[in-house]
Amino acid sequence: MPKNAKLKLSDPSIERSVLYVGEKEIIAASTGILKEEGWSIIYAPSLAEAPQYASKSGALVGVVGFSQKEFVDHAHRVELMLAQSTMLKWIALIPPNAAEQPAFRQLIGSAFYDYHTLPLDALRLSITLGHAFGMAEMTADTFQGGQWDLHHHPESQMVGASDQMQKIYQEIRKVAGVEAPVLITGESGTGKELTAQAIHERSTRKEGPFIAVNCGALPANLIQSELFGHEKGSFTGAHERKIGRIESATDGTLFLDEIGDLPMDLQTNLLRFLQEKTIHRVGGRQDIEVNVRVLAATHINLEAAIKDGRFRQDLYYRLNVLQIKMPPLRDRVGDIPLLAQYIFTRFSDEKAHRVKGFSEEALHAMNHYDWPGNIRELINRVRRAMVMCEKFLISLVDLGLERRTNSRMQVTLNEARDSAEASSIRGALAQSRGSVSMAARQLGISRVSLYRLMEKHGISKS
Ligand SMILES: Nc1ncnc2c1ncn2[C@@H]1O[C@H](COP(=O)(O)OP(=O)(O)OP(=O)(O)O)[C@@H](O)[C@H]1O
Repeated sequence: MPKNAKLKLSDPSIERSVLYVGEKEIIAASTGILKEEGWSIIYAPSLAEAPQYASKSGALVGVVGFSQKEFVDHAHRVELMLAQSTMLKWIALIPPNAAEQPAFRQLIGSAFYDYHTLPLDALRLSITLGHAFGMAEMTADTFQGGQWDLHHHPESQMVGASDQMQKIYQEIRKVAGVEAPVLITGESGTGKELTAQAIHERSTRKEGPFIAVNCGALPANLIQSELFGHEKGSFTGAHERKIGRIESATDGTLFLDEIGDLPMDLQTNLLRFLQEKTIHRVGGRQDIEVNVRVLAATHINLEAAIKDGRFRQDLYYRLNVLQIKMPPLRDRVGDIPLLAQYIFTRFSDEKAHRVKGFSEEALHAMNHYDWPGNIRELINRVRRAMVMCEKFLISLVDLGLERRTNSRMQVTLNEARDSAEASSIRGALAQSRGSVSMAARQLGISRVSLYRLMEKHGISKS
């Protein structure tokens, strides 16, 4: 991260807005300190008006003050309000015994970034606000006036803003400009076919056809004629001349998916085609010249297949002139919420009207899940959740991720704040080489607060 970006996040001289919903008395005594720490409070007059205030004010963080009598009984309305302003990170201020009520606990756990128990410690709230603000800023670029900017790239509909995907976009642009074959590798569901389409769409062949062939799905007895075509009467059942898939990709791009599944004899024919740029229909007498660019994809390790004698080495060299390696979804830091929101929008016709977005808990669970099926699995889970969800916000149960993440979530809710606080302080002190004033500035808090927090966490200067 550039140095000045970090300073921008934590510089207390820059005022940051917080939207507050709830009885003013709850935070009245803390407003002085919050102001000193650089927070400007915007008061929403009511729950119903909060979403409107949220989008008008441009605030990235919000606080809901729960008084014993009022909001605790109106969890449903609070949930609706949160659902209508999902671009904010929300923090709850809750009365001491409120967390004992299961419904209330569930609301706090699923829809809020964090919570503080009353009476309020303004300095601690300022730190939590700082973390929430930082997190919100990370994704704020993807919102425009409350709408997601879906990062639609000219290369087809590829969504993703991570460094890994920026690299892929660059590679796509580069390989699109040449004619050599490209081998696209990566786990299943990572977007290999989409990448092949993107290469085609950016190439000079974009007006020509894009023909995709799944080599693993073709029946062994038909594969030769499917790929190369056949002449009438060349075998029993060949009543008509058939143009094969390679030939039908003339002046365009042929995408051979699951190339590792191609039988050995077909590998030989394909190699001949790649070398000579001609094909021979089954039962045909002449060589037909075809102008086709070949892209291939595999989710298996072709080098291992070569060692096992299942794949021809010479064909591998021919196909692997250029290579693009698709990253697994779990490594694409920051892309999961973006993709989830994209899928939500793309399939919004299938959902019930009340479903407005994802709960914090669901986003957290998605970020921490391994996604063995990658984007295809994400699409399936989100679509299913959109149909199953009976509330305003999709939960981790709707996504079918509760068993995998629930126990971790409970620990996280109770411990995350402390450990995040401690690690931010350690990081700031290390960066400022033990200077408390500098570290405090960087963290966006006063020196006094920093000393207090260092004592609380048992952190020394060096
Ligand atoms: N970057 C992306 N943005 C949006 N959708 C994507 C992205 N990458 C993949 N998808 C979607 O995910 C699904 C799987 O992608 P695709 O079929 O390209 O993966 P694949 O790697 O070719 O899978 P397989 O190895 O199983 O053939 C498709 O519905 C595709 O549209």
